[in-house]
Amino acid sequence: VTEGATTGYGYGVLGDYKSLKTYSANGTYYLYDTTKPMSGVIETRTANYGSSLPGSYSVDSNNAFTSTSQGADVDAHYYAGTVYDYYYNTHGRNSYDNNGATIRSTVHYGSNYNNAFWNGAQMVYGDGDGSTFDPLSGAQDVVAHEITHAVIERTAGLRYQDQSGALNESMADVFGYFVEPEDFLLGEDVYTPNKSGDALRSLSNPDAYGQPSHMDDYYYTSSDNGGVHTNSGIPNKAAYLTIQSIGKTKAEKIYYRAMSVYLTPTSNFSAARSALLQATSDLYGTGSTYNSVASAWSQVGVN
Ligand SMILES: Cc1cccc(C(=O)O)c1OC(=O)C1CC1
Ligand SMILES: [Ca+2]
Ligand SMILES: [Zn+2]
Repeated sequence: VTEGATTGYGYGVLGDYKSLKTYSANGTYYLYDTTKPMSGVIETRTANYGSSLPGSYSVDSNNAFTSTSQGADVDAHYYAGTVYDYYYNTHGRNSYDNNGATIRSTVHYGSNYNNAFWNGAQMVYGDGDGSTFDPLSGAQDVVAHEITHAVIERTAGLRYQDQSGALNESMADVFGYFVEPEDFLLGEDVYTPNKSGDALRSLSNPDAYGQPSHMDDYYYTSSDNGGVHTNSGIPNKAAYLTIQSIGKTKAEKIYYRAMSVYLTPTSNFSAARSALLQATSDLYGTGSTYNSVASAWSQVGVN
């Protein structure tokens, strides 16, 4: 019986055909990608609608992951690969730890679970309830958001509370855009499947989804770790303005350098402005690019 890397295929959450890097052993095919230049692998598992992790490997008998229930597995696996490629090709980062660590995802977590998260060791995706969310791994920007939480943990370590927590959320959203730059929306591909044109958040118009886009409207609350998913609108808007003025290619290098070199666990919005300006100066000097970054943060009331 052959054993080793194979190429299979499947249909994602939205019914789209995808080629998959799989592994064959004893006549079973696994969502287990050994083809990346990493010491680990990209592996996808299922919690089988329970809540014990990491769950069992996502497998198929004929390397065709085509059943409806396999869509979440297909997309978690495929998009983890694209996010790995983004960090490796664009920033020279080898997995979230920059040391080739295995990227593990578990799908079908819980029942009708409208959440996705990085638990400190792996990614976990709910199937959604079909009204608020489709299976959450069905959106590339969501997968990029979750893996970026892991990158942040290994770099800036932004504490998940108040302004540093909102920055953590914002960096995850901003790299969600950098990986999937087709729009400035977050989660639109899996959010409210029965309603078109909406999203979980917007980088260009945070206010459209109840987020502030200026310090004057900072939301002081004790819930959601001090409103980390709300106040992220302020740095998100600054990122949008930066991208619009200097372009994605320069912006993503500035953001990656700020995240990996200058930001710290207790960085607040003002420290983020400084970190991004320092990264800009390192990479592009203190001319028009630098002024554009400074202007973006002034426009959201952070100096
Ligand atoms: C859907 C969801 C619920 C709670 C936390 C997160 C979280 O990962 O912070 C979450 O995922 C996102 O925000 C991704 C970007 C759409
Ligand atoms: Ca998007
Ligand atoms: Zn998040």
